[in-house]
Amino acid sequence: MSQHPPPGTPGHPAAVPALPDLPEATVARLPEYLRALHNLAEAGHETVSSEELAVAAGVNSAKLRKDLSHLGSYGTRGVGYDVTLLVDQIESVLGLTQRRSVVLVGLGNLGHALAGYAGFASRGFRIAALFDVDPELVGQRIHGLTVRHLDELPQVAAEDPISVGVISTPAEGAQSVADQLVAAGVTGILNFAPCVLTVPAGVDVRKVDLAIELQILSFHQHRKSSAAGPAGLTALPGGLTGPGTHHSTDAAEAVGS
Ligand SMILES: NC(=O)c1ccc[n+]([C@@H]2O[C@H](COP(=O)([O-])OP(=O)(O)OC[C@H]3O[C@@H](n4cnc5c(N)ncnc54)[C@H](O)[C@@H]3O)[C@@H](O)[C@H]2O)c1
Repeated sequence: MSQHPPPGTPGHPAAVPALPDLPEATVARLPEYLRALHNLAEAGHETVSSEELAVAAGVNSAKLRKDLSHLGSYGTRGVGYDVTLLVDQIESVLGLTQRRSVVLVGLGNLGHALAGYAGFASRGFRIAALFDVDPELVGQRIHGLTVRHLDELPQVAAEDPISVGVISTPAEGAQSVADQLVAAGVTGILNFAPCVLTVPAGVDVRKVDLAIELQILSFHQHRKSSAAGPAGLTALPGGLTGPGTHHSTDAAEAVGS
């Protein structure tokens, strides 16, 4: 469990209301519910049944009801969940009622793509600054923001508390970048570099590695073909039931919290 510094320290400017202590797996599914609820709201739905929402979010409905019960949300029998109310509840629990600042460190191929990712803004995050150390890149404008030298991080963080630092540097530089983010008061790191970061207690690191996801899919394909052979994919050991088995795609792995 993470410890959090008192409000008012860098990265934690606002008062933090008491929150339910949710299972990590529930937390990982809440953004899926939120995405599905936003789509339902856009399509004009005012209420949704647990079954409909479960299908839209790609989870089973019993799990969904259990997850939402942790938020004190049980829906109304015969009516379902109020879409707007549930969006508000989930956004509140995820801390998305305030726009959070994100900085990107490492503006190479991946960093460029991330800097232009519209999903940050639409999901409650604002890219506040871009950092690199390459003199060729520093000073360039990318998607409307000027790339700054990483040495400017403390100054930027002092002016505009940073919620999350995204690391998209090569693995060799990632630990040093993480150390500098932590020193600047950042308590949430999203790490794309293929390495394990060491951070102090109270700092949450999520790791995203697409190669690991591919390797996991490879394992499932290998397992299916070795268990069922070319003839069919039913009745596999371990609960795999055939084509279309939906595995959690929790690409981000909690580390160091
Ligand atoms: N997680 C994933 O799914 C995934 C996918 C693709 C790439 N990656 C990883 O993302 C990272 C970036 O990949 P890329 O293809 O964009 O690399 P790249 O070489 O194009 O870009 C890396 C950038 O980081 C900068 N940099 C290096 N050291 C730095 C430091 N100490 N501080 C600040 N900036 C620094 C470089 O100047 C460069 O601009 C790599 O670690 C790569 O393995 C991860």
